[in-house]
Amino acid sequence: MKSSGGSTAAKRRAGQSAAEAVEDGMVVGLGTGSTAAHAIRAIGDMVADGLDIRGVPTSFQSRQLAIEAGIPLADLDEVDGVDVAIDGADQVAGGQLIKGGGAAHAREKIVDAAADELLIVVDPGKLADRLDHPVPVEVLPAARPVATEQIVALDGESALRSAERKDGPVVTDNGNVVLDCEFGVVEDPANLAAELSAIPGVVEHGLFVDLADEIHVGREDGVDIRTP
Ligand SMILES: O=C(CO)[C@H](O)[C@H](O)COP(=O)(O)O
Repeated sequence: MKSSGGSTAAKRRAGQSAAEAVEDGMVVGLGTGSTAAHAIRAIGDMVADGLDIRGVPTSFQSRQLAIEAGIPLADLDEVDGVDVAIDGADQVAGGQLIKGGGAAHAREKIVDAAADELLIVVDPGKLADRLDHPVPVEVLPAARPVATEQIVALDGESALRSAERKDGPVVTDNGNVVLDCEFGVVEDPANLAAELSAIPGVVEHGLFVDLADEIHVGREDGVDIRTP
């Protein structure tokens, strides 16, 4: 699994803290990444203890982890709703997020937005005063040249995300490619989110605006729960 730095203990504390919000009978959105994985394992332990919980995965990775953890799975069209989603982030400023370090942000956004409550789990290294992390943008492969041009028109610089153990680009779970887009400090996340969404061929971008309900920040020795 991709790791983003940050101590395992801090990530585990964050994941376990968010999993405490899960109750018997709930449908839970299962986020992607090394921090959300700790929540998935904790929810697996709750299922093993006899709680009736169903998980809606956000990626191939979270689905596999949930299967290993013994969590019964469902798709969004098989449930009445999602009670709570637990997901990681690459950067958090106030309640605004940049996600997509694992190229899973399209499905993550669908499931996270469907949830009554979205709990974000991070280590302290993810916290910032303002968003300035590159924004991942998933695009249809055929749209890459047009999207690249339009991102330049937004004063951004984009780089096609390359695979590490394969020649060529990262291909998402949806069969698309990812442009990592540098915009410097994102002064107005809602405006940039709207501009990126308007580019033809953009499937989804990693700006998650006004979606998070709680940020669980794990430390070596405890957890801070922040409400944006
Ligand atoms: O958005 C994501 C995947 O697309 C992840 O949630 C994000 O990259 C954080 O991952 P990690 O907890 O491993 O740092």
